[in-house]
Amino acid sequence: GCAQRHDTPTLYERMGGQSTIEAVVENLLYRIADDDEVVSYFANTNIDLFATSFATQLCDISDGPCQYEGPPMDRAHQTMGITDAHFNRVVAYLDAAMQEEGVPLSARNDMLGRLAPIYEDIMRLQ
Ligand code: HEM
Repeated sequence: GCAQRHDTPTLYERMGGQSTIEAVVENLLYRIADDDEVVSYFANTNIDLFATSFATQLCDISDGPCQYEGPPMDRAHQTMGITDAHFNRVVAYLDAAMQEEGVPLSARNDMLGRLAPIYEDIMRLQ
């Protein structure tokens, strides 16, 4: 037989799949917890639900087997007063978390590229 798979791997696969995504989200949460300014945005947030929702979204946008069904990003972040500086810090923490969890450089950059359009959504209703 010729059952070999020739498809290009998805970004989800290149990142290391669900276990890596979950490790990345947990790693990110520790970084956020260590940043007094960023963590203050999460004062009234159920962190378990946030972690699950965030991981589902990373899985979805990396073409993994998940569908993010939470609120759209502009609604989820509206009127929080998120600044450019804080946005950039969260993205930097996410990149550092991916790096520490062994996500290769090219996959990290692809993921950050897919998140870039979300910036517009998150900032729209600030
Ligand atoms: C790439 C950037 C970001 C992505 C992909 C993202 C994604 C998400 C997702 C998926 C949720 C969960 C929505 C839900 O299920 O209700 C969420 C909630 C939240 N995000 Fe973000 N986020 C980003 C940036 C930020 C930044 C920069 C901040 C603050 C500095 C922030 C603060 C929050 C807070 C506080 C919540 C919880 C809201 C609540 O308690 O209901 N996010 N985000």
